This record gives sequence, C-alpha cells and structure tokens, in this order.
Amino acid sequence: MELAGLSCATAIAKSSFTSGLPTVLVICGPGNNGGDGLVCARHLKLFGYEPAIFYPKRPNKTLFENLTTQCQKMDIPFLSEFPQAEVIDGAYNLAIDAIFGFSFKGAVREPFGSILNTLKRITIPIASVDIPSGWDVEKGNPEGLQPDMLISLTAPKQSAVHFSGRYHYLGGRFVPLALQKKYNLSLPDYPGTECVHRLL
Ligand SMILES: NC(=O)C1=CN([C@@H]2O[C@H](COP(=O)(O)OP(=O)(O)OC[C@H]3O[C@@H](n4cnc5c(N)ncnc54)[C@H](O)[C@@H]3O)[C@@H](O)[C@H]2O)[C@H](O)CC1
Ligand SMILES: [K+]
Repeated sequence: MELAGLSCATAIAKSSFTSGLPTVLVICGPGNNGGDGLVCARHLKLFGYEPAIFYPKRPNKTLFENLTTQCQKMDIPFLSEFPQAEVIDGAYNLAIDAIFGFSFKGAVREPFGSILNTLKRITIPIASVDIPSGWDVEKGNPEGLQPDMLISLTAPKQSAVHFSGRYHYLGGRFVPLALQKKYNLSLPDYPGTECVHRLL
C-alpha cells in the first residue's frame, strides 16, 4: 500500500494538473483504495503540495488508523463535510478519487452516491486511483465518473480500455517475477528506478 500510494503521488506530480498549483482534495473510501489515497496524500505533502482529505467511512483497523494518524501528524486537514461542487472548484486544483477500487460492486451506497454525483459536476481535473470509482472492474461505467487521469496499480484492469482521459500511468512496481509468470502478466518495463510508467 505504501508503494501503491507513493506511485499515485509520483504520477500526479508528473502530470500538468498540479504544476505550480498545490492544493488537492483527496477523497478516501472505506477499503484499501482509500488507504492508497491516505498514503498518496502524505507523499504529496512531502512533495510540497497542500492536500486535504475527506474520509467519511473509516474502518476500525489498525492499518487505517495508523495511516490517518500519520496524515494528522503531518498537518493534513481532514474535512468534516464534503464541499459543494462550486466550493471544490474554487478551493482545489485537483481531486483525487480513492473511493473504490476493484472490490466495488452493486449499487453505490451513501454517502458515496452523493459524493460521486458531486464529483461528476466539478470542473477541476480528477485523478482516479486504480479504477474510476463506481466502475465495474471489467465493463467500466459509461454513466459514471470520467476522470482526467488514471493510475492503474499492479496492472491495468480490463475496464481501463474505456478510460478516455489525458494521462494513464501504471504504478506499483512491486510484482515479483514469479507472480508475473504465474498469472501470465506482461507488464511494461519501468524506466530506471521509476515507480511509475506512463501508458498514455
Ligand atoms: N490487493 C492488491 O493486490 C492491491 C490492492 N491495492 C488497492 O486495493 C484496492 C482494492 O481494495 P479492497 O479493500 O479490496 O476494496 P475497495 O477499496 O475497492 O473497496 C472495498 C470497500 O468498498 C465497499 N463497497 C463495495 N461496494 C460498495 C458499494 N456499492 N457501495 C458502497 N460501498 C461499497 C466495501 O464494503 C469495502 O468497504 C485496489 O483497487 C487498489 O487500490 C493496492 O494497489 C496494492 C495492491
Ligand atoms: K478509485
């Protein structure tokens, strides 16, 4: 998770969305995708950005409690309410969607339905962690969020063929060769010591 979140922060810092524009809103969901978002926010802060986090459903697990404490100790603010679309547009330069990843299924439950509806209305760019939230991992979701940036983790999921945004990065340079062979993954070579590989 640490490497996944670092990959997301690195890819975001390489995009043009944050050049000279430091404020980002990170929306974290209740599972590991949300954990990647917390790690991403912490690394963005270390890179010199000004992240704020909205984390409405926090799992009662030590890992997520510790990740939250780390962010709090780095003075990253946690918002108590999700702002209106116009407020997000005025206050932030990029929204990071770390709500759901590959375990999302069924109809979206609150409060995430309202959050996704607001995210569909904002005009600042959106970067999605692993999968645009609310998408079926294989089929995507034509009515759903259409982010400007996607950071696929470990390997792009089948739904990534429906991504129509500007930047697509692969991150999570942590798959052992034995696993790549076992699952017949043909992953691209990461340049040098980079933790991300730009696909689009
Ligand atoms: N396992 C790996 O190889 C890696 C995973 N990484 C990241 O982890 C996510 C997948 O995490 P997981 O905890 O399995 O699930 P999600 O975060 O996608 O979400 C589960 C969470 O969401 C709730 N939920 C599911 N469906 C709904 C719904 N319809 N409405 C509301 N809530 C819903 C569910 O109850 C759980 O609480 C993966 O995508 C990566 O981001 C890392 O990349 C490292 C490698
Ligand atoms: K996501």
